[in-house]
Amino acid sequence: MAKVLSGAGLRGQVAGKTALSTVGKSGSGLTYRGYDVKELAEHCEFEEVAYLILKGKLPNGAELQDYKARLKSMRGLPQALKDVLERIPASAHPMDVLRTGCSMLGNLETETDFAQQQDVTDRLLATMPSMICYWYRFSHDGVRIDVETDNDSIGGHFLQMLHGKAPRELHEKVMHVSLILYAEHEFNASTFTARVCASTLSDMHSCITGAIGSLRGPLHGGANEAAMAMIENFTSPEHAEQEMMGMLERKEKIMGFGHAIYSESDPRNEIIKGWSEKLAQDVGDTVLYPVSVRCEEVMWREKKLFCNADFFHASAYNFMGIPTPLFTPIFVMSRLTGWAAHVMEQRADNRIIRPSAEYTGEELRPVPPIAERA
Ligand SMILES: CC(=O)SCCNC(=O)CCNC(=O)[C@H](O)C(C)(C)COP(=O)(O)OP(=O)(O)OC[C@H]1O[C@@H](n2cnc3c(N)ncnc32)[C@H](O)[C@@H]1OP(=O)(O)O
Ligand SMILES: O=C([O-])CC(=O)C(=O)O
Repeated sequence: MAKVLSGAGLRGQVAGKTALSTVGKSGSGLTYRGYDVKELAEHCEFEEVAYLILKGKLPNGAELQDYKARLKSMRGLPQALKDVLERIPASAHPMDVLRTGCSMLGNLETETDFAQQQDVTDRLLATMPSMICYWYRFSHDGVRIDVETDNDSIGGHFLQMLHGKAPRELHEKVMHVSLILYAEHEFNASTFTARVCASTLSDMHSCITGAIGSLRGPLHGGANEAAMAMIENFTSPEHAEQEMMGMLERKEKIMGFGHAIYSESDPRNEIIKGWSEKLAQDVGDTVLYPVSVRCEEVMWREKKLFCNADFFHASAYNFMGIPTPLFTPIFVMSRLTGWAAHVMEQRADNRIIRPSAEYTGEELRPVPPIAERA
């Protein structure tokens, strides 16, 4: 059954056109340029999907090889950007670091013509993992890492920089899946931010910087971190159930559940849940995965609320040894493709986005002289 889409938050209003994805068109499905995300996650590498979203077609073997080699060659950070990253304290939120890093790159390598948009996007795709890992390792471990590893995938490169060693095949595969699942999602809040910015004919770095700010919040991308913060406190499924019931009674929002568009399930959940289970077996987990499953059961039983893409990402990333504050930055490394493609789409058929407001303030009145004001 389709969700009733009306009310506040522009819900259900068509705010523009896109050829990039469909969300919940048949109640629960997700497609990128006509391909089901389930098939893409099963058969593709993230770079294939990035190519599809940004350039309009799935690459053939030679195109994929060239694209990966090109992205790999663009990973280096300018010294001025490294200097800025080194000045950001370890206590900063990594999403704020990426927001600053993206903005700084815009000062150093400004997009001066829309003809550069694909190159600017490739450069951002190649450098986001470098930025976040350079800052993280410098501020936490005091090391200046080499951001040009020999790993040829974005997810593998990220893990290699983070952990200082080549990632295991299983982990690299999960990173491909995760980045594919997060890549694109129609007019969600961060993408809409990017499109509004693009509609003023602003530059790509400004659009992406704004989108990072919107993704950061716990009602959007920040939910994967918030879900982790919750489940790591639960010591058993029974404990999880007890705590969840209390939260529901107190009418608290439970992060990682519910969705603005999907009505019965988020198609990304069963995919990442399956990988989380594999990772749980791999690390011999007996707590976090069963706790997560119990949370899912309680929320469905009590509220008919289902896990969105974020919930099982929390345990999956945790099993791969990724620190919780880096969860949402991984979302950025992926969603960058969707944001940039939407910016390009907006530019190709633009009218400034400028809705109207329903005024609820005072009627017209005279300005009283200052001596007469209360
Ligand atoms: C990748 C992503 O960005 S996915 C989204 C990630 N965000 C989260 O996980 C945050 C938690 N979830 C939420 O806050 C919401 O479900 C959102 C923001 C995703 C969608 O918001 P909306 O479209 O306004 O939700 P919706 O209209 O379905 O809410 C219906 C009711 O369910 C409640 N509800 C929805 N989600 C939750 C939740 N996670 N926990 C508790 N109650 C919830 C709402 O408060 C609302 O109750 P009300 O009618 O008494 O006010
Ligand atoms: O579509 C939304 O509102 C949020 C979401 O799931 C996403 O951006 O991936």
